[in-house]
Amino acid sequence: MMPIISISKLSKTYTSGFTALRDIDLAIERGEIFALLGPNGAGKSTLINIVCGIVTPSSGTVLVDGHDIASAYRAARRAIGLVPQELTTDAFETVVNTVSFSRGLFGLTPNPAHIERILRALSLWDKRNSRLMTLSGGMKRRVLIAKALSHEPRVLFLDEPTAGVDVELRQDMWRLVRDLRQQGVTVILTTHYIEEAEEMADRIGVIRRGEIILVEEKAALMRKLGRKQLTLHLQKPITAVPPDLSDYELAVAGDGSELVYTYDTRAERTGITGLLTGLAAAGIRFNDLHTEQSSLEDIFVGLVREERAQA
Ligand SMILES: Nc1ncnc2c1ncn2[C@@H]1O[C@H](COP(=O)(O)OP(=O)(O)OP(=O)(O)O)[C@@H](O)[C@H]1O
Repeated sequence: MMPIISISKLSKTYTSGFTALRDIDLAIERGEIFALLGPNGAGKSTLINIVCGIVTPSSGTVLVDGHDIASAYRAARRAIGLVPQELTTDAFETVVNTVSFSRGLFGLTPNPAHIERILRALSLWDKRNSRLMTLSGGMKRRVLIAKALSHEPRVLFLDEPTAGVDVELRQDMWRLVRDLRQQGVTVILTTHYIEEAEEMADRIGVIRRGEIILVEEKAALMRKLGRKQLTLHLQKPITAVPPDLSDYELAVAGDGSELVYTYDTRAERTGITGLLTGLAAAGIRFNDLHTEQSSLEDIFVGLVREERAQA
């Protein structure tokens, strides 16, 4: 089947002369949840804005559900729901009117039953007659999603959906995204958070300095990313890892004052309990400990190094 979004040879150089995207090729499959990961300024918003017709590409083509965003803009745009990061609509308007109005913008006839379904799914039904200005930040976010879904899009773009939201809303969002996929909607989300991609995505694309450096099934990528380090600050320095603990991935650091254990957060057992018991048996005591997980930035560096090594 044809991908729901086909991006080929897409580049964007802003009028400032800055090239935000270089030669992007990407196919998004129907019904998948695709997470686009990347650090600040990597080009995520530029890419989404081009697909949604907000930014004009310098070169390349984008097809949305078979419609070219340049020559068949309206049809392409109608297939897309975009959830921006901020609400910019009339603060005095009510929830239900705002959402219904969004649908009207796409030239569709009113469908109160559909609007009700969305508002209920987003726990907004009780607030349907509230004015936007009276809503909490979390509720406003829900309104943004409701607006984006008002015209029954085939593809939903979520730009940083859970940046700065509380745990409850985050989980509601994740649930909603899964429900949407069940209904056949393709979801593309951008995020800085590995956890979010891990929780939701079927596939993950990593963008860095305007280039897609990797697209992979989540499971495969997570195996690479799921490493974490536990550092123990020892009471007395050691010179080597005790032989009894050689089964653990341990390294001596900090001139012998630290012991660093690397483990897989996704493994059934992290081995930490056994390690601590083993340390006690070996008479090694510690007065402090901390854990560290690679940041996205570190992972990028790792990935890029790996790519270079393979080249
Ligand atoms: N209108 C513009 N003119 C010039 N440069 C721009 C413009 N918009 C964005 N850029 C630059 O393009 C690069 C990519 O920006 P973009 O917003 O796409 O990144 P992003 O990955 O979405 O980042 P963030 O996570 O911070 O939103 C950045 O360096 C940004 O400064």
